[in-house]
Amino acid sequence: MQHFQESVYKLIVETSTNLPADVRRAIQAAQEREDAGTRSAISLSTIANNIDMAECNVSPICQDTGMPTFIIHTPVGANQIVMKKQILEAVALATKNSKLRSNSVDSLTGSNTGDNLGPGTPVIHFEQWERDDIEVKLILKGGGCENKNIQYSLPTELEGLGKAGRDLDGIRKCIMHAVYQAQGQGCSAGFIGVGIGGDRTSGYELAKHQLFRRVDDVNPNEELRKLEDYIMENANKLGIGTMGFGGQVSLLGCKIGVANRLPASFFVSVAYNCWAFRRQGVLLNASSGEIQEWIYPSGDTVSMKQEAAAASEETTERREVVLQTPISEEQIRQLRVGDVVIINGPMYTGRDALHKYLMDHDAPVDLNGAAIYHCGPVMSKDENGEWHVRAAGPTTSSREEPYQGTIIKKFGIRAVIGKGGMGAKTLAALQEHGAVYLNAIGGAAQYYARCFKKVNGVDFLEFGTPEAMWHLQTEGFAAIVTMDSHGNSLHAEVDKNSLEKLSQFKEPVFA
Ligand SMILES: O=C(O)C[C@H](O)C(=O)O
Ligand code: SF4
Repeated sequence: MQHFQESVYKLIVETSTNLPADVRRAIQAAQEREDAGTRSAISLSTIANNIDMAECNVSPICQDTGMPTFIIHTPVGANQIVMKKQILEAVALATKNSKLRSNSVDSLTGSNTGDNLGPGTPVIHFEQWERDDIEVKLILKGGGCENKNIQYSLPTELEGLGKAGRDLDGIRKCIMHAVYQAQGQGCSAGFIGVGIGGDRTSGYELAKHQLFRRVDDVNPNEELRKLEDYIMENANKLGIGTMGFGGQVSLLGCKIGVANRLPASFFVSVAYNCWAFRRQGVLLNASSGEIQEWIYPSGDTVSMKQEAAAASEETTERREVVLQTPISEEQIRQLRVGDVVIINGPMYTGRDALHKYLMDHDAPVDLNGAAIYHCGPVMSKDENGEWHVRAAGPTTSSREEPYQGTIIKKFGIRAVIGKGGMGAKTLAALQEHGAVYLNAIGGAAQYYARCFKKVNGVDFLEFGTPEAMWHLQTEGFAAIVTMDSHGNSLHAEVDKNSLEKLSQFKEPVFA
């Protein structure tokens, strides 16, 4: 097993940096279906561009490289203890080489282990099989989409859909609701894995396992095949669109599995995966550990380039406003939902730990007129001690909702950049103070990383790399105004419209 560790390392790098062909095709199909020139179409072309950049730079597609989850099948008698040790070493090395973000955080102290190792991370499942080779599958599912997973206990009452009973039609309603409730926050359009039955734990596990199926496979269970087809057709009528901007495509894949349940329990568990659907696998020679075969067809065979170019030609009519930080109130008041903003000048990252801190402390820098970016980047330090941004897309902003309004007013912030939108409290603060919320394209970590020309400094590195406050010299950072200083929120509008559409699916279909 001389090459096992090296093979696992290759698997991690490939999974993090190169989306497989089946996922790419699903995104291309979405590009073809989306109305040209719309916000969703523009976002899809940015996503396509980002996929190519990640492959070309051999860098993370999205900065959140997720919870590394390995599913391994071994021949009887293979030494799982040695394999586990080598997997941990490969994970630590991939983290050191900026292929994975340091994502393992002590739940009680908040400290980041820095190497992705710690109690419960990474997740490794072993199973034996009666074959001679070893199969290692890996999924890197990020935290934002993980937060949109949902588990239903039937019978239940669902917003927009009414009663969901303990039958196929109740299951149908749960899945439709699962797509609706995710809105754009899990970086739609997403892929869902559904587990029917089991208990709370095994139901979610079954759901996650469905994500290992190929996007283009066909469910051998006829009833489930019909349900999958129904969901693919109808969830795409909800109008959520890419990043929740409104549009034709809200779901890229739906895979449903079933397990037995207890008489008293009936769970429907849904694992929501963002468009950055990073999973790969390898078959290894059991004596050498060398890679014999990749399980999912490589992304190299499906270039995203052409589509990206075609869609971006349509972008010209949109109003584009260039802003230099610090930004004035007057400039902000001129912006309206739908405008594209290009930001130049210093920008600061800040997410959960920083927002909590700023509630009752001073800021280490003057934030008057500043742009705060909800982002936990992948960073690396060169031999001269200089920091470089390796991947830097936005994180889900709604987590900062309890703090954001207060912080905007306390420090005079003019632009908050993130993804998925924020709530009523922030919207009121934007209006009162004169600030905007800008939605960047979730997962487009390579696309945004290139806008950060220099790292001017860092505060609170003790919070861990993702949570630190990075001072970034920025050039040409493009984002869309989705909440303006006049009380308008695209997110509230899309949510309302999609709930109306959801209620059209109230009547029984699978009676
Ligand atoms: O943690 C992150 O950087 C992003 C996260 O996956 C999210 O979607 O909010
Ligand atoms: S930021 Fe978006 S694309 Fe990245 S892991 Fe989170 S949900 Fe997925």
